[in-house]
Amino acid sequence: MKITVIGTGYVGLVTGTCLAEVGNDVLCLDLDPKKIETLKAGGIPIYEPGLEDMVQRNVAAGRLHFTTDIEESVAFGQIQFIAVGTPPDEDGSADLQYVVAAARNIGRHMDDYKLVVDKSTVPVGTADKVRAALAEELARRGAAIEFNVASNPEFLKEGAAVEDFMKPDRIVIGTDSERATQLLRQLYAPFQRNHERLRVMDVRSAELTKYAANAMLATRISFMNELAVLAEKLGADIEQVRHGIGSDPRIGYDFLYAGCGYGGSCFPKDVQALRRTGQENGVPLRVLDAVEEANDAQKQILVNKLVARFGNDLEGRRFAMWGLAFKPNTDDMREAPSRTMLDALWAMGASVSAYDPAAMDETRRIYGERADLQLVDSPMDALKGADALLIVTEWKVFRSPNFDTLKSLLKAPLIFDGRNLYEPRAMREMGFDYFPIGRP
Ligand SMILES: NC(=O)c1ccc[n+]([C@@H]2O[C@H](COP(=O)([O-])OP(=O)(O)OC[C@H]3O[C@@H](n4cnc5c(N)ncnc54)[C@H](O)[C@@H]3O)[C@@H](O)[C@H]2O)c1
Ligand SMILES: O=c1ccn([C@@H]2O[C@H](COP(=O)(O)OP(=O)(O)O[C@H]3O[C@H](CO)[C@@H](O)[C@H](O)[C@H]3O)[C@@H](O)[C@H]2O)c(=O)[nH]1
Repeated sequence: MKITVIGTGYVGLVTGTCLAEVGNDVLCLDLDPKKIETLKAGGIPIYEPGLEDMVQRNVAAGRLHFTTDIEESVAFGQIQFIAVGTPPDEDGSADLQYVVAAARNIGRHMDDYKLVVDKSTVPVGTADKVRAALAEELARRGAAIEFNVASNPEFLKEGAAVEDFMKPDRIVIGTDSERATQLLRQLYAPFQRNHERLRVMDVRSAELTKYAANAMLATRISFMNELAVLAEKLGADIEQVRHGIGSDPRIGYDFLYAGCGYGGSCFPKDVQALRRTGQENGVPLRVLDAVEEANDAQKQILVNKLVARFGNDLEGRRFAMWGLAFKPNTDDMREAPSRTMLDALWAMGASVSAYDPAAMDETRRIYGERADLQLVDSPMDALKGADALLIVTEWKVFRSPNFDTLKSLLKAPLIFDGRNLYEPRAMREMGFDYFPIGRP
């Protein structure tokens, strides 16, 4: 099939590439000429395991193309995926300007049937807005051309995006059109594996499903984070509790890890947007108010522990930070807990030496050169002469360090671990002062 994907960010690029991988002809459009140049030159503008090889393979096979030319992109695909950003507006609602602009571009240039698919995360009612924008552009041209709009939210996780797209748990399709359903059934047939993954529903339910999924996951995390704080006070171990409750199939083991807060480009923004939708409809989502409040507090937790130890005048102190990305296997730092911690440490006069396997360039882009931030080339380099180590992201490379070296490099054997990477007892036996989350 011939597919156009509008927006080549995490979602657009993964969608386009994976659809090409199963044999479709795909054209990816982005308005950012730098991204398209990079892609045309065989590189990818983001860090995502397995993606670069797949892009190169499909470009070489002639199935995957990139452009900044809107007219060309509209003409290309019968199916047009909208995968542009939907960042939070000032009031927390999703800013739909990019989605609507993409829809208008289609309406301006289409000259045969198009199925327009919202893949971006968008509030309930957005498909109606996309339909209206398209219809308006067609009316302006005096053109009567058939089109359908469907919702197909994306559930991939950064760092595992290719795997998630190729082997989805479910594929949600929201549409009231038989033609759209048939086209999307055909398109997604290669991703079904051993049983039916497609959930076809009405558009509004599909739009809400995406927010419901992210809000549910964020709720689990905030709940575990609050329990972890309580466990610490009670002398209980949140890791034992996690095993204890996860064995109940109604609860399950996944996504129950207490830590230093959730970040990323999705949970914070989507929880906010869903709360906003609730407010606009006179339905306060009190649980989500608490989820967000708990997460804001949790992002401060390592700094609070550090202040309890050193006081809040950190002038002249230096701390090592392992991990800057909001989670492992990505260079994404949007809403990353590391950023909250850096700001707090700097505000108290401390400096930081930091290492992340993928997010160093992104850190440089965000903070530029500053005297109170040293970006170093290895985990051990961050430790030299530091007052303590803060572990913020659970990259594999941090899981089994040489603890003797670690201890010899730090000023004192002190670790604040926001991701519970080590066994407290073993750490104590090795002579560390070790502060995990929710563990004795
Ligand atoms: N990142 C994720 O893990 C993830 C997962 C599921 C869903 N989502 C949702 O998918 C959407 C996209 O997220 P992302 O992380 O890929 O965003 P992103 O910011 O990485 O990429 C969006 C891209 O769209 C381009 N763009 C904007 N307007 C355009 C237009 N009119 N025409 C062509 N290109 C245009 C931008 O230049 C940018 O490259 C969001 O709604 C997000 O919530 C993201
Ligand atoms: O038990 C857990 C699991 C995750 N996290 C944190 O939660 C955040 C989000 O993690 P994750 O969900 O793995 O990353 P995202 O790439 O943001 O993916 C989420 O957001 C995407 C965008 O909407 C959705 O498509 C995915 O299904 C959804 O998992 C990160 O900061 C993690 O450190 C925890 O603290 N504890």
